[in-house]
Amino acid sequence: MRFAVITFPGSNGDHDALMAIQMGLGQPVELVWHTETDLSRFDCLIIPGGFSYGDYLRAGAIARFAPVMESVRAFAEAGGPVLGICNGFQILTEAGLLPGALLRNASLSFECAWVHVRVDNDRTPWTRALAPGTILRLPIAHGEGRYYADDATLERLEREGRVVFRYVDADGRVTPEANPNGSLNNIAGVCNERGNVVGLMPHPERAYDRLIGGDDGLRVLSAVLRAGVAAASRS
Ligand SMILES: NC(=O)CC[C@H](N)C(=O)O
Repeated sequence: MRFAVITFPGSNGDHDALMAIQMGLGQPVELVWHTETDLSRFDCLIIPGGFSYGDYLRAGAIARFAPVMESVRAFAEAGGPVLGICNGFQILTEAGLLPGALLRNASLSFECAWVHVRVDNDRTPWTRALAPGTILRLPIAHGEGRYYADDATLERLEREGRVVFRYVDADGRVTPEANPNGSLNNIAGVCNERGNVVGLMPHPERAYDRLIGGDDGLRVLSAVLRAGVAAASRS
């Protein structure tokens, strides 16, 4: 599968994603600058982490207006797999491609740690290979990761099973202690209605090899390879 990693001024996870796809998955991947608009040569998109436009106004609030975002929207609307990681998740919520918002962490501090998340939805291209209840150990690094949605949206997300990842303890229990940022319902990642667009705050691309602390992230990134047939039939 051909992967695109969309890069904005201030992205810092773009090369991590590039390495994870190249070294971890052995798949073709290109960095795509935010001014580009032609994404037709790609099968899936990764919006990486970082501080696009310095996180000015709000994280992701300026990047959503970048020229590439109209093409990202069209790609998503055509059913293509899109993964927003950390700042990428923030950009996708700002763009309205995912519901809710990412607020300042409850601690008001930048949180950098390894956490556990539980897969609660295996119907997305990014979790297809993972049984619900699978626990992954992934790193987080963010100051604005507290997932928020209004009551009606939250109720709908839960009812439709669109919470994809949830912060849990090592045994898979949803506890306040396992929640690193005060996210509602311990939400670490959600998907759109169709399930092809997923955003999460933890960094799967920074966990693609045991040499760098863990390889659970590869399980998320590689799941999309199973969606290859669907992508091929789309183009
Ligand atoms: N690692 C990142 O993507 C950082 C995300 C974001 N800029 C924040 O601090 O909340």
